Amino acid sequence: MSKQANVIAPSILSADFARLGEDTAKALAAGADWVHFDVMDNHYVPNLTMGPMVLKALRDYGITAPIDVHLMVKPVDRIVPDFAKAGASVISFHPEASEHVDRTIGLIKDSGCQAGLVFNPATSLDWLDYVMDKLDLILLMSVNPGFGGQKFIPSALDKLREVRRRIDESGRPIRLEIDGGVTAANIGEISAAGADTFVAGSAIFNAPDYQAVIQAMHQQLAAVRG
Ligand SMILES: O=C(CO)[C@@H](O)[C@H](O)COP(=O)(O)O
Repeated sequence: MSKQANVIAPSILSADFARLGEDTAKALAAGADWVHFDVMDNHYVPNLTMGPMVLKALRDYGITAPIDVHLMVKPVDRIVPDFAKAGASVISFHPEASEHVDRTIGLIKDSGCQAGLVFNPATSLDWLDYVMDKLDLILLMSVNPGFGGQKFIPSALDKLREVRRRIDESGRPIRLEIDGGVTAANIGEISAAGADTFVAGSAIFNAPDYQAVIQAMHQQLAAVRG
């Protein structure tokens, strides 16, 4: 199984919250493919962000692109149906934040969304052993979760290579997503290590020209793919 088509997913954690609909639409018009929606609860991670009402507001505003929800919350299950109803496309969660990982994956899929599992930089990949056949996406964190604007942790590259090997061996069309410190300067190396789905927050939203950054990212990705 080869890689899925490249996807660039701006993390709206770094968008202008006072103009969230407009800023999200601007990133999509600039060439982004998905919207990455970071949900933080001030419990599992030390920050507090957005819930299902904000996601629904984006849908009501007219955002039709896939919305990729990254739950950094504990407990996980009781909020899943609300995000599905609000219009989430993919819902990913951290295995150590769920009481029953297999049940949470089933809950996400029964809600009509694709399911992803997220690994912090120091979280073991052992969690994959029994659920790989049920996942649509694996998200590797290349920073410790909680904040945008951090530096990419290089050990994520080896982890990407290992997960890419496991995905290829599985023969299933599982997306391999990377999140944290992704820029136009390192996206090529990250892609070469096996990622096909790239979350970037500050690199896009802190730039004066979103289109120039997204174009530069796509150029680097095209060079890797030959
Ligand atoms: O989930 C998180 C942080 O917990 C990420 O999605 C960040 O928001 C990525 O931001 P940058 O590192 O690209 O600025």
